[in-house]
Amino acid sequence: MTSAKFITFEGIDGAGKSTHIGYVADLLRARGLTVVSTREPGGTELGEALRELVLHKKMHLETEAMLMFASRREHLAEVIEPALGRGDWVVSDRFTDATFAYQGGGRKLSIQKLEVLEQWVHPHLQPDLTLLFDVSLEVARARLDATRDLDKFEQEKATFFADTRAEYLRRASQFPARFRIVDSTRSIADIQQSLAQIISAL
Ligand SMILES: Nc1ncnc2c1ncn2[C@@H]1O[C@H](COP(=O)(O)OP(=O)(O)OP(=O)(O)O)[C@@H](O)[C@H]1O
Ligand SMILES: Cc1cn([C@H]2C[C@H](O)[C@@H](COP(=O)(O)O)O2)c(=O)[nH]c1=O
Repeated sequence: MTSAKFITFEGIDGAGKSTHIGYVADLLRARGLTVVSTREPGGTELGEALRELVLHKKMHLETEAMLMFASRREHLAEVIEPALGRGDWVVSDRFTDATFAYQGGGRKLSIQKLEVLEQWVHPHLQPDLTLLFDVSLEVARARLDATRDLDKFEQEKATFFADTRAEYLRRASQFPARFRIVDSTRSIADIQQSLAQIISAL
């Protein structure tokens, strides 16, 4: 395991991505790798300011999609590309699959328009590995309700999350070489065991 890799964590809100990102980063560090752990929207000063806007302000769905890509452009320029250039590994809590799933699947923005933005913002970069934490809407909702105040997306209705999850699963079947689906209804210990296997196979 030597050359720098870009690993993304995806799933509907409450699926458990954030719970496991630190675990994966630690697995990689234990192998002597330097790891940059980051998130979207966010990851830079400007990106975090955009995150506040998109998570809390109502806006046109195309504005929302373009702000996700604006945050991503900055994130790529300031964090992701320099890290990969140094040979560091990058683990990111969400990336472009989230825009296809939430703005495309959930909000029904044209997938073709999103592909244009993707081609503009990162024509030559895709994650090496995408871990899709997959869980039923009911389990995800119960986990969120137990823990925190809900943001704009987390307050969406069940059909929004059903469509978001379906788009994630559609992308996983479109890009099988890149995606690994992690059954996230299991216990945290069982999930960590699967993650350790996936990482050691990289
Ligand atoms: N496998 C699991 N079993 C039980 N509880 C879990 C599991 N995974 C995560 N949780 C709990 O569910 C809650 C949501 O988890 P987490 O924040 O990791 O989800 P997330 O996918 O990152 O959500 P979001 O995208 O909204 O930030 C947390 O309280 C976490 O402790
Ligand atoms: C990158 C990205 C994110 N979102 C949504 C998905 C979540 O509801 C929030 C923030 O993410 P977190 O995992 O809860 O920290 O933003 C989105 O709609 N489109 C995107 O591209």
